[in-house]
Formats: sequence, C-alpha cells, structure tokens
Amino acid sequence: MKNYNISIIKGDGIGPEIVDEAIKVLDAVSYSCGFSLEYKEYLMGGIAIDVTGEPLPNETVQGVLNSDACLFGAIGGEKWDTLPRDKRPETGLLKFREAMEVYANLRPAIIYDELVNASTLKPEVIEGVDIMIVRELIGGIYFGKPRENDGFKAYNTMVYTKPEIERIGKQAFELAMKRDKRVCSVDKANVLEVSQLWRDTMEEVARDYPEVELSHMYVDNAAMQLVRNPKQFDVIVTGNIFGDILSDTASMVVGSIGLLPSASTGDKTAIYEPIHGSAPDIAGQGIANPIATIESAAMMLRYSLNEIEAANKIDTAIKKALKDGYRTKDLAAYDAKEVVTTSEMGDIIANYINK
Ligand SMILES: NC(=O)C1=CN([C@@H]2O[C@H](COP(=O)(O)OP(=O)(O)OC[C@H]3O[C@@H](n4cnc5c(N)ncnc54)[C@H](O)[C@@H]3O)[C@@H](O)[C@H]2O)C=CC1
Ligand SMILES: CC(C)CC(=O)C(=O)O
Ligand SMILES: [Mg+2]
Repeated sequence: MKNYNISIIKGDGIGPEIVDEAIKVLDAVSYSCGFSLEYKEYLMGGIAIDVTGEPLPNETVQGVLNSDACLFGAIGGEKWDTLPRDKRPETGLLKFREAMEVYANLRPAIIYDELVNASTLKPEVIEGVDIMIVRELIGGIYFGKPRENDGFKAYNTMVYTKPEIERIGKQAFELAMKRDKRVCSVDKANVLEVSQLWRDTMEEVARDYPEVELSHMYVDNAAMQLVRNPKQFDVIVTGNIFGDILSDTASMVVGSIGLLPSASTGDKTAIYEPIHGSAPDIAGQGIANPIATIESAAMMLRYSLNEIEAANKIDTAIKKALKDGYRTKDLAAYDAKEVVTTSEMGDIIANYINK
C-alpha cells in the first residue's frame, strides 16, 4: 500500500478547527482509495511563539522539507500583534514560504452550482465562473528591502527581477494551456516601474505560448472587473500583494472566503492552505467553514501525490453536501436545509466520500 508523509501545521485561531476537518476527510478518502497517510505535526505562528519563542522553528522547516506535502491552516491573532515585526506570526509565515521557495500560489475561484445564490452577483453574471489566480508568493513588496518604520517615516520596497517574473509567468501560461488559454496579467504599469518590467516580461514569456491569448489590466480596474463580469477571466497572473487582495475579492464573488483553497508550489515541498486567515473573531465557536481547507487537501492529492481519484472524490463529496443543503454559518442564508458546525460539515463530507 502506498504511504505518504504529510506535514501538518494547524496554526492559530480557526487553524486547528479547519485542519482537523480536512484530516477527517483525508482519512476517509485514503481508506477508500487504498493508500495511507502518515501525519506529523509542526508549529508555526502564534502557537510556535508561545511554545518555542520563535514564529518559525527550524524543526518545522526541516520537517516540511522531508515530507511529501504540507497541509497548513492559518496563523496570527491580536495577542501577537504588538511584537516586533520579525517576531510576529506573519513574519514566520513569510519566512516559511521563502524557505520552501513556493513562488507560485494557485488560488482557484470556482462557483459551485449549489451556491449561485450565495454570490454577491446576479446568477447570470456568476454562473460558470472558473478563475485561476496565479499569485507570485515570495517576492514583491512583502519581501522587498529596504523596509523601515522609524516612527516618523516608513517605507517598503516593491522589487521583482526578470527571472522571478519569468518563472511565475511560465506557470500561468502552462496552466492556461490546460484551460481556456487566456492569461490576464494584472499590474499597475501606468505608475510603477516594477509593473512595467512585469508587463514587458509577460509579453516575452507569451511568445513561447502562441496559442494563449495574453491581456494586461491595471489592478484597480481588475478589482472592479472581478465583480462586474468575472467570467471574462480564465487565468489571472499577478504579483504578491495584488494577488493577495484580488483573491479575497474573488472569494466573495463565489460566495464566501471559507470556500477558497490554494496550492503554494515551487520546486520543493508544496504547501496547501486556505486563502483566508486565522479568523480570530470566530475562533473556537465551531462556525468556521472548513471547505476551503478540505478543498486544499484535495489539491494536495491532485498536485503533490497524484491521487486524482481521491481528489475527485473529495470534490464530489463537497458538492453533495452543498446540494443536500448543508451550510456553515457563513452560507446559512443561501438555500440552507440545515445549518451545521465546522465539525459536522467535516463529518458529512467524510461520510459522503463513499456514497
Ligand atoms: N495564511 C494565513 O495564515 C493568513 C493569516 N492572516 C492573519 O489572520 C488574522 C486575521 O486576519 P483577518 O484580516 O481578519 O482575515 P481572515 O481571513 O482571518 O478573516 C476575515 C473575515 O473572514 C471570516 N472568515 C475567514 N475564514 C473563514 C472561514 N473559514 N469560515 C467563515 N468565515 C471566515 C472571518 O471571520 C473574518 O470576519 C491576522 O492575524 C492576519 O494577519 C490573514 C490572512 C492569511
Ligand atoms: C500574512 C499574509 C501575508 C498572508 C495572506 O494574507 C495571504 O497569504 O493571503
Ligand atoms: Mg490574504
């Protein structure tokens, strides 16, 4: 029987709640498809600070590097917000992504037929939406130096090199080749030098993909177009901060931030994580939507473990749970037959794996 080593980072806030549900579903699907998963848990974020004094213990990096794939919840919370920047949970996460060299963050935003009414948009605008946001994850303004805040003047630096843009561009075009062959590159080239390099480099990458149509859009317009007519997008490729913001917007286009999964990939171990944060406002209440994390686990099976049948089974089980009217609180107003807790939603999806 095939056995995979999975590193688990639950993190803070709702992190442990949602990751536990994804593990429940992974256990059901691995049993059903005849492979096994061995989990090892590692610390990152606020919990790691509390236990070890560091937001990213070295053991976590080594453990994840030695695993086949990593499933991650979320980190952060008010308790750690007053720490110096380099000691904060978010810095641990950024350092983690950098250490794993996961430069490509794939964030699919797909409307479930069962949740068309949950979208903030009209059904005719939302039906059939299937967007892949390809966000550059280890460069740009979140990482650029110099960065400083001396209490009077503060600055950050947005930097991209041509090779960094080329590698994320190639990822976007490769994905587009398997989809509708359209890439929209989002930047702010009317104002930023770094965006001009981004745009010019995307044009160069596009020459190797003559079948793919490349368009460019300024990020302010892209934010508007996402809610005006999301179906115009197939693959969106963009930098770190723009992708961060646009994917949260895209989540409400398809109904809830609790629905959007992601894969953070590079040449080492990939990390699978929901796009949302640790949601301290709802932590411990059993109302978080675990679907984004469960779907991230499905992406892990598909991309890192090549267990396609198992990934498809998770997709089908999620759709069945939604079709049968089960909703967590975030979606309670939309065609709910029964409003369920985080843990009940995990149970329902796990039980539907073999039905
Ligand atoms: N990848 C990560 O670990 C991330 C961590 N963060 C951190 O998370 C903390 C909270 O940040 P926020 O800006 O509040 O963003 P957030 O994404 O945690 O929450 C934003 C809003 O969405 C809701 N929400 C999020 N996930 C949900 C789910 N699964 N089901 C139902 N509702 C959900 C929350 O209750 C909140 O009202 C901060 O410390 C932030 O730095 C933020 C984004 C990503
Ligand atoms: C701490 C942030 C950089 C994480 C975030 O908002 C994200 O990756 O979506
Ligand atoms: Mg974000």
